[in-house]
Amino acid sequence: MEGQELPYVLIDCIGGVHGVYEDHVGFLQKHFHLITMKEYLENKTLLSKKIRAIYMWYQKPVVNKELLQSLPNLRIVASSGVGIDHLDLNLLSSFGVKVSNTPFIVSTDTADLGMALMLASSRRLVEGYEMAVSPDTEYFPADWLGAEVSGATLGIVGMGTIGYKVAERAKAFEMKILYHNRSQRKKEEESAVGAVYCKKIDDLLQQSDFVLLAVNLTPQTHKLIGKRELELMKPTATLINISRGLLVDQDALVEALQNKVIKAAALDVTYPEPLPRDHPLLKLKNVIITPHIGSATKKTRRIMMEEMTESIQAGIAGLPIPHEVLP
Ligand SMILES: O=CC(=O)O
Repeated sequence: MEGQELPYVLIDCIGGVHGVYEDHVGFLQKHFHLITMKEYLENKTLLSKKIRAIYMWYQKPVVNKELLQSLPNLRIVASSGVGIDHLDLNLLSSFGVKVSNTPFIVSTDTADLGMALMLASSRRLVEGYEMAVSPDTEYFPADWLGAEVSGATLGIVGMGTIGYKVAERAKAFEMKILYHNRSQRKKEEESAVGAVYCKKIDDLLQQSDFVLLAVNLTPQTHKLIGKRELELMKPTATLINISRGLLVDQDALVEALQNKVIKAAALDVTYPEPLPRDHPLLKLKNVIITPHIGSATKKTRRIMMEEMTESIQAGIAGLPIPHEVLP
């Protein structure tokens, strides 16, 4: 409204990995008065009472007790993406602060990326590219062969929206689909993609050619895949992770890959991110890594930003928040 001050919203920064995208700034500034963390820290006394919301893009700014104590009028933290493992929901609730995420919009792209990783790893796209552009190597050595995806068995751990979308895609590749989930999907959902429920994750691990992790990170799923689980997998199997690095015991994974306990890994997520440049995972030929780009398409990122805007507006107005995350 004319003359009315726009609500103050705290962001990490503009640009960079955790910053507001340059081409989202114009839209956001029509609705909010954006304050970067740097501006906030330099002008705490003036700004702390004004800030009503935090726009948290890829887990930044970090919201801890100290920050919450300094923002008495904070109403909502709008977090990008689906995972909320970086937020202490009980702490936020104790400050009367609501939380939202953008769960559904990220699922299609993330499922696409899961397929891309599976195909790239099995058909050795990265090595193939290196071979094709290198002036030194033999073009196509006889022992250089990939593994087929079509007809192989895919084990999906976590059959939420993303896991199910992976199954829909895998069906088109004529894959045999197993899944493990807290609860079994409805019969008609299972038969629509031809997925078979494994109550025990061990059964899925033993039978799958590709094991794809699409489960949320919680205290129960922390390091869900460790030495024991990797040893249950086939020596010809590939582990794909499109969820969170901490679902996997990374030291055990390195060991398993070095000792050929499993064939390969394709990871969009690790811990930390990025990995230190001398990390053993970066030296292994049977690993491909992408920099946490599950939802990284132009359209999806734009919609995420718009959904976060709506949630912030609702949170400040005290209206029902789209995609509110309850403690
Ligand atoms: O990591 C991405 C997400 O949680 O959406």
